[in-house]
Amino acid sequence: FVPSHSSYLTNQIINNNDASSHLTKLNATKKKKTPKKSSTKNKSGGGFGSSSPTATKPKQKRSDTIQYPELEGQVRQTLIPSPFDITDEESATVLAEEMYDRLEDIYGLEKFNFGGVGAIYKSIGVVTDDDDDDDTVNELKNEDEGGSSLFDDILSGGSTSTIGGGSDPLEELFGKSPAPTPSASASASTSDKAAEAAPFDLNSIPAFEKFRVLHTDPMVLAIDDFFTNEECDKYVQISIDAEKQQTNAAGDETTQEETALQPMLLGQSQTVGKDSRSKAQRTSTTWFHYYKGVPELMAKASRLLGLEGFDRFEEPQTVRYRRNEKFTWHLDALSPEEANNPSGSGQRIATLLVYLTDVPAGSGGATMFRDLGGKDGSEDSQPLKVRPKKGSALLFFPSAGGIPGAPFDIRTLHCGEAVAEDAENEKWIAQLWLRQRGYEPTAPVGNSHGDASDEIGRYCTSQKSSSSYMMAEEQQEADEIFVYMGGDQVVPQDVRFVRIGESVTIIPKKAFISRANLINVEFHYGIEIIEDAAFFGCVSLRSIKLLGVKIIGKDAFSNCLDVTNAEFGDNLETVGNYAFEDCHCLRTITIPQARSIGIAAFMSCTGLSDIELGEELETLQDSAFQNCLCLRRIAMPLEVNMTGNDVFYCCSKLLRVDLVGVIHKTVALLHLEDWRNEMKDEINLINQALPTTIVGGKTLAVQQWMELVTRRLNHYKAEHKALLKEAATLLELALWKAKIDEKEGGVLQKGGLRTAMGQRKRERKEICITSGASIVIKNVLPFLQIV
Ligand SMILES: O=C(O)CCC(=O)C(=O)O
Ligand SMILES: [Fe+2]
Repeated sequence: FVPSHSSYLTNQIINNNDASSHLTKLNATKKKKTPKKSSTKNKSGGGFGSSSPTATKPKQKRSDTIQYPELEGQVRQTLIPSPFDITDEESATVLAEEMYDRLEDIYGLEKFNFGGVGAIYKSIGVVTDDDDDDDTVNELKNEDEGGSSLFDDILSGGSTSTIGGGSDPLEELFGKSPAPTPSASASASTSDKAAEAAPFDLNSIPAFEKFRVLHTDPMVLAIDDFFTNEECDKYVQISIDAEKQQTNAAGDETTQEETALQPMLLGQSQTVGKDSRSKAQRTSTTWFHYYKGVPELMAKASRLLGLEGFDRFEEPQTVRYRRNEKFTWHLDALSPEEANNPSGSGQRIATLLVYLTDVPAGSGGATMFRDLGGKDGSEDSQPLKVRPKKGSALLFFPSAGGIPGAPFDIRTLHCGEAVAEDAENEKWIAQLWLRQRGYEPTAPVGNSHGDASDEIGRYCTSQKSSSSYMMAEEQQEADEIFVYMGGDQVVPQDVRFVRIGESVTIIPKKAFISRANLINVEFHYGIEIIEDAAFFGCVSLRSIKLLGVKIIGKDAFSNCLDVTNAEFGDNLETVGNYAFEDCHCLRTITIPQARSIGIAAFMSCTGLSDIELGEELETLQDSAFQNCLCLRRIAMPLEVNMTGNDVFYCCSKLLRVDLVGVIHKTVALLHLEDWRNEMKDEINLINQALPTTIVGGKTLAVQQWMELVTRRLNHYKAEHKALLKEAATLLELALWKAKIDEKEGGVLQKGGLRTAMGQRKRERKEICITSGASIVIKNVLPFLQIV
């Protein structure tokens, strides 16, 4: 028996070395037929990796690697460099909202890590389900309409593809069924809902928090501390034990008990052949495990991806790379024949790989993505290399994205780099693939998802009691809450829960500075001032509710790395310099009565996506929102010279500015429709310009736009005033004239034309007064003025 995971692409396209680019080939009018013979099954299940004995001998760059065709320029243009230094452990952080959007929209994982930090802000009501969620989605969709999103192709199923030739050549090569689209995966998951319902609570597993975004499109994520050291060691050990037993098993009688969970050894290549073809194959060793034997992996993988069950996962694997062993360039996605088989499980949606050992820099063994990372794919660019770090997981998506209509994402071409001869450790990984629909395992004999439920349930229950989040909550009841009475009272260094005494109206300078264990503070409405650095560096603080506060001092909450939700009331007028700098988890802020936002007040709040300020705002000081990498929208009033320098510096995602305050009323009151329409266009201009404004230019763009809108509005206000003045003068005259007509008509009848001129003048003046005409301008005109 051999599980079937074919290697279609490698044989038919990727390994076909006579094509300088497979894309060029797709677009060529005269397509050269590639050999159809391809069905060497990839024993270890690693997608399109192994080279077929029938495949043409590939060109070699070095003797032991297959040279793959270059990515075509147009595809290369869609590649973007890795935004984070992957070796920088400091950059481990919560996933930004935008990443969740992408996971949901592109990869169909709408509950990704649900219940974790990413979802906390939803559950605490920052955006509730029945709130403005839909509006936000629609708004974002509308916003994207004009913009040039890298994901348009993917989301639209390829209709906006820039790649010549459309989808026909692709269809010809890959069949009609497209790569899993969000809707495809959504319907798959709906039909699988019942099957997925599971008798265990995956949410009792603590949420994963240490995400590193290694690449954004296609998305490649690392999740640190996914496995504990013990879990890593255990998985290595059960594989080694199985190997020992199986190699000794020749005559040995092993008991039913012993073999029940024993993984199945597969795909070992004991010797690396001398020819380049065998060198180019997978030389590592793979074990297929019973789901039941690896409950930690199944439960954590399901939890991470937000699944309700685990029946879409293929057989879990462990892979061992001894020194000099490797797995060469390949794609994990399946061949169209296999993926499109209606009775099968569909395409591989996600690859999850957990490093079970450390392989330090310089010792090889990295997972390498040939076409990701580096600088715009130029010659000297380095591919994205993920160094095995014990317990860290690597997650990527082999099939959604890339070339529209293709059943795989060509850009996820990757390899397991050879482990160095002198490496200190061997490389071990655990690996799992998620399919579109429920999967029928075929190895080891008798493996089944259903059999693993109890084991996974037990694992989940064990996690419940050790979940740090739960513990924190239970602990809170047990802990004595520290009541802070203000003044000189010293706050214990290890304080976790605080209530602010009722008499306290000011939290003094540095009162809680660097209280790293502080999780929660109960503020009350009477607190008016938070002084400088009062909560600086309270890295565990999760939310703050400052409903009565008027002034927040300098550095007050700076470096509160965990604060996800901050609520402010109507009294808050002044936010001091650096007050919330580096609060990476903050998602949205609303300060309705703010007058002044200080220098760098929200600088590097990298998760902040939406800011709502009110019409009282007078100053947004320098760098106020600098480096808010996820900021998409701000609502603020129109005020020339209000914004300082670099307010939106590096806010590359800022797409929308909504003006608040009287401006809309003013525009609505303008006399002529043309003026009103022109003003509306002028106001909208910023939202057309921002998506294409260079990152460093957003502050200036907003400033100049405000000046322009103000100038144009002042112009129309002046026109409006002139028009009204003219109208009032005419009205005055009309009233006067009507009265004269009425009076003089009578006089004429009596006295005829002999009325003396002097007398007539006097009478007319009198009529002017009695008709009230003279008071029209004075009283009516101001009443008609606009603000
Ligand atoms: O070992 C690695 O780093 C990658 C393994 C892999 O890509 C595979 O087995 O499909
Ligand atoms: Fe792979």
